[in-house]
Formats: sequence, C-alpha cells, structure tokens
Amino acid sequence: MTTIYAGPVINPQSLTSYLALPRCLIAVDSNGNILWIDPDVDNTNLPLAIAHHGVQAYTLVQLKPGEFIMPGLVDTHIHACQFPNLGVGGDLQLLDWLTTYTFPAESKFKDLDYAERVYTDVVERVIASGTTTCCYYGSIHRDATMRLADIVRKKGQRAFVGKCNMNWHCPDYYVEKSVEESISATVDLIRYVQSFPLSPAQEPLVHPVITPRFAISCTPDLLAELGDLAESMPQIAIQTHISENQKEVDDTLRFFNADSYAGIYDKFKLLRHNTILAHGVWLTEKEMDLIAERGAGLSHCPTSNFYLNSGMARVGLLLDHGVKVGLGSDVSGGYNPSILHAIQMASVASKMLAIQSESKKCNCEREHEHSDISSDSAEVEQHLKHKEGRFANKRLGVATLLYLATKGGAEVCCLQDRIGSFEPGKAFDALLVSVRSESGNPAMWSFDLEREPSPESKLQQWLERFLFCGDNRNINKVIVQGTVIGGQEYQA
Ligand SMILES: O=c1[nH]c(=O)c2nc[nH]c2[nH]1
Ligand SMILES: [Zn+2]
Repeated sequence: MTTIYAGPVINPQSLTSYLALPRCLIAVDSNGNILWIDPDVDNTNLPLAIAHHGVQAYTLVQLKPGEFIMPGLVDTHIHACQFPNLGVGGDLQLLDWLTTYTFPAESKFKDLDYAERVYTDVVERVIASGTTTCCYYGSIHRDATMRLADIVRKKGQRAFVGKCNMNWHCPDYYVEKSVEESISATVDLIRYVQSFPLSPAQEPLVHPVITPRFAISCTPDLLAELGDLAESMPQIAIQTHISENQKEVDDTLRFFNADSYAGIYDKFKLLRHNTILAHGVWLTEKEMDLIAERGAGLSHCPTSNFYLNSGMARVGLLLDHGVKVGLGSDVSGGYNPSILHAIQMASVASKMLAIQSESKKCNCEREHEHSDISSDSAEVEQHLKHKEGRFANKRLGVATLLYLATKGGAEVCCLQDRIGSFEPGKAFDALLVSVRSESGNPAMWSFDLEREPSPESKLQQWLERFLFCGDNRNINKVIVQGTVIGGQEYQA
C-alpha cells in the first residue's frame, strides 16, 4: 500500500541551498521508495489533491502544526564499541587516549554476551538520535562484529559495519596475532554481511566495510594485504582515520618514512571513491587534492576534534578542493552520538576559523598600514587567497550544515543515488521532526515563530531551531526505506 505524508518538508539541494516546502505531499510505495513528490498542494482538500495523482488506496500521515519531514541523518564515523566510554578522557590527546581508555574498553568485546548487550543498546540509541545511515567501527573481534551487523539488520537501520584491523603499535591484550588472521576474519565478516537478505527494494541495507584502524596500527604488510583485498572487491567501502592529531601525523610519517599521510593510503590502494576518511584536521592542500582526485570522502567529526584536543578541520577549504564531506559523531572521541551535536560543533568550528582568519587578516592589514612591507607580502596574499574560495574561512550556514548531515554524508557513503534528499525513485529515509513545545525539550518555544512573515520562513526557522536546539525528544519518527524503526512515537 502507498503511504502519503502530507505537511511541511525540508529537501536539501546543494551545499548552499535547500527547499522549504510548507505544503508538500510525498508518496512512498510499499517497498519504501519515493513514488512522487507534490511540492505545493492545497491542504484544505487533500483527498482531491491526492486523487490528481491517480492513487486510490493509501495510508495518509498528516503532520500536526509544528512538525516537518526531512531526510534522515547520516553518521559517517562512529565506534560502536566505544559507547561505554562516552564522556570520559577529554583531558588527553589521541594516542594517550587510545592506550589509556579506548583499547581497554574495546578489548572487552571478546565476550560475546557483553557485545550483544552493549551493541543492542548502541544501535537503539543511534537510531533514536535520528541517524538513518551509520558507518560503524566494531572492535578487532570477528564474532562480536558479526553480532553488531545482526543487530543493525534486525533493527532495520541502513549501515556499514567493519571489523577493525590492527596488528602494530597495539597492547598485547588487544592485537591481531598475524596478518593472515586479520585478513581471514575480515573476509569472513564481509561474506557474512553479504549473505543478509535484501531489503524490499532489492538492495542491501547493511554493507560490510574494510576497516584498517589507521596507518600506524597496521604493519605495511597488513596494509598491503588489505589493499589487495580491496582491489579484488571494488564495491566494498573502506573506512579509516587520517591526520587527526599532530603527534599521530608525525609518528605516521616517521614509521612509514613518508611525506604524505594520504599518500600512504594511496600507495596501499586504499584511497578510492568509496574510502571514508575520518578527521583530516591536519591535511595539507596537496593531500586534499589527492583525496579529491581519488574521489574519497571525508568524515568531519568536530565534537571529537574539540574533545580530544585535536584541532579544527578546514572543512571550507576541503570543499573548495572538491572533497566530498559528511559529518561523524566519532563516539567516543566524540561525547555525543547525535549528528545534531556534530552540526552544532561544525558550525562553531567554522565560525572559529572564520574569526581567526578575519582577525589575522585585519592584523596583517593593520600592521601593514603602519609599516613599509610591500603590499604583496606572502602572509596577506595567503589570507586573501583563502578569502577568495567559496567556503574556506567562511562560516558554514544552515544550508551547508544540513547538506553535510544528509546529502554530503550520502555522497561520502556513495549512496547519493539512494538517500540524502527526497526524489522520486530514492529510498524514503526520513525523520518526522516536532518543534512543538510539548516535545519536552525546553528550547522549543513555538510562540515566537508565529510572527514569521511567510510559511517558508517559519519552516526555515523550525529547521534551524531543530538543528541547533533539537534532540531525541524532537524526533517522532525515524524512517528507513519507508519503515518506521525508531523515534518518540515508535512502538517495537
Ligand atoms: O578518534 C579516533 N578514535 C579512534 O578510536 C581512533 N583510532 C585511531 N585513530 C582514532 N581516532
Ligand atoms: Zn574514530
């Protein structure tokens, strides 16, 4: 049976634009794909408007005032096995944080009962936060990661699930004993996930992903084997970390005797159109060009980058270099599993970079006025060059943040033909959001918005308020491939 959603809809278009449609209809077929979209209907006579589309039998979901539909959020980077550590360890930097908190926590997933319990809770929490597509890291354990994939499948989320590969610079209690063992467990997981039944739309919802933790946790021969494996399976995605922390970058270049972190992944055939690179805080512009050339995507994880004292990724510059960018929560480097929080932190980071750049430029120009340095001084030129970019050193606006959290994430996952925005033929992966005051979230204050001059501008403000003040309480339905799998109104 066709389901028709009637009410306000937000539909991302590009990095700088989205549609706010206050009176929209979206028809979803019984396989969960979008049949048609009517962007502006007379909502005083919905049956007539629907009859125009020739639909006879349908279920109507009519939104209440203060509710709207938007595409589901995409989390391009999260560690399912780090949830027990949420909000712990923010005084440390990456490499010490890994050995002090993270490796001990991940090693517990050897115990399958523990894994089952924690992963069930994790997937429920991630869905409740509005994440319809999620790129999960598991631990090094094959069987526990298979359980994670099972749970994701049962709960109906769209996801990528990977077993971490790591055999170098690891503690004795948490290390893969050989390259062979690491590869064969990876192949087992890939085959296992590929054996899952297809969705009603005849496609997999859960995908395997090759997951070298990061360069320094894999010996060159393990990276070489993983590169060969990836080459033999070009459709399988790859996820890893890159240039998160300055000490990590120094160690990586030293251990691999290299001058480019991205170049290391490239050398091992791990940098390609379906590679998801987390962080990229310290990437050089040359590396950005290489990543763009290979078509790989970047997962921007600002909550984690602040919490682990890593720095601020130059998202605007990455976009100017043509790199695909999505958002990641990076639990538990990030202390909040919600992509809404990543949106808020991405905004703060971009504003910090913009303010820094502006004040540097002002200082440069001021000093300049009072000195006799020639007007083409390298520093001033550098700032002016950055200012000329479309996004570099500018704050990311609502349209761009929305894009990164939806369509951008879809591009990073190479799922842009299926999800990220609403178009006929795409999957209906969506959130039914409520900014009504009874949501229980004290930030939802609906009275002000009545002053808005047009229904479009009111809807734009609902969106901005949700992105900056919203949380699970404002998500009534989480929908994947047309099926409600979570949200405040969800009953299992
Ligand atoms: O944020 C991060 N979390 C991790 O678990 C990790 N491992 C390597 N590099 C990492 N960065
Ligand atoms: Zn991570």
